[in-house]
Amino acid sequence: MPHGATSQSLCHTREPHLPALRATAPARGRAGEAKKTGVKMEREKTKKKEKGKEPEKEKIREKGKEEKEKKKEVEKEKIKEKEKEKGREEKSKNKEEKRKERETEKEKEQLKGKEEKEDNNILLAKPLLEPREKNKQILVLGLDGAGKTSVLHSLALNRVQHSEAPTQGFNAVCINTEGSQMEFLEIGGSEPFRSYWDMYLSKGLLLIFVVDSADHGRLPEAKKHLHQLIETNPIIPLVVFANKQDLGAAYHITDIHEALALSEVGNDRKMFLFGTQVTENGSEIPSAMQDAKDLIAHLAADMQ
Ligand SMILES: Nc1nc2c(ncn2[C@@H]2O[C@H](COP(=O)(O)OP(=O)(O)OP(=O)(O)O)[C@@H](O)[C@H]2O)c(=O)[nH]1
Ligand SMILES: [Mg+2]
Repeated sequence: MPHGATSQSLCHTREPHLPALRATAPARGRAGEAKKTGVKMEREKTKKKEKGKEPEKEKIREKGKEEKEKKKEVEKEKIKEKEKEKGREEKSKNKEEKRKERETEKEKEQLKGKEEKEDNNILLAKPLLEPREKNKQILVLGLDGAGKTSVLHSLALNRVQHSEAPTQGFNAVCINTEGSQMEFLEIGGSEPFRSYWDMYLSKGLLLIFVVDSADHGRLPEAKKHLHQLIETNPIIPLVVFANKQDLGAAYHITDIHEALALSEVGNDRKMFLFGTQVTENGSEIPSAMQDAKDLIAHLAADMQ
């Protein structure tokens, strides 16, 4: 049995005897002794009471501690709860911000779509094939299949580049030369597009007319169109490309000069004739084409 438990049981067994001791001491001689014994017993009693109170105090202290702990726990819980709340608030704030961002993006896209629609409407309102560029351009005209696109691409790249398909409408090409930029506009040579030739001639800086030197049968037709064009604009400089010189059947440039009646284009007009050829894709352009490009750059600069 543990030591503490034994002493505690002793305390309890003595307590019920105390009143009996006081009752059996009525004699005077013994009164002082009895008094002393009484005092002693009172002290003992107080001590015992004190001792009895100890566990109570202990309990109260424990309770106090527990309460403090509980309070701390509650405080901690509160702080955690607050932090969670804060987190939730921030999350919902972020969600809100993201939602707003998405809305702004949507609005932007809608606006863009609207603008594009409006743009398309403007384009549709114009003639179907009209190019957007309105600046002064170098016009490239001639019958279908003469080699306009092939020549233009080769001039732009300084490398031979055959066209892959007939031009349906317009073909605008920018060519950079030393210190300047030239804008070329080819209009398709097929029947439906020829009506646009006149319209653009008045806005052109100069005219490049391309003929297929080997297509003898169509040279008169080419001549007719060329003269109709230059009649409408008596001063526009003219550069003729006698193309496809690589072909065996090609007319020499003097024959082309004659077939196109170039002596009749007017004394006041600047006129030049070049024999050109677009041969193997990727090869260097012939020197005659390089010369033509330099001359065109000079003429265009003079006209601006
Ligand atoms: N052999 C040879 N073929 C050429 C030459 N130039 C162009 N061609 C070919 O001729 C055909 C017509 O050339 P394009 O450049 O499309 O002719 P275009 O004048 O632009 O024709 P449209 O756009 O229809 O008015 C293509 O198959 C070219 O590869 C050339 O100098 N020599
Ligand atoms: Mg073309």
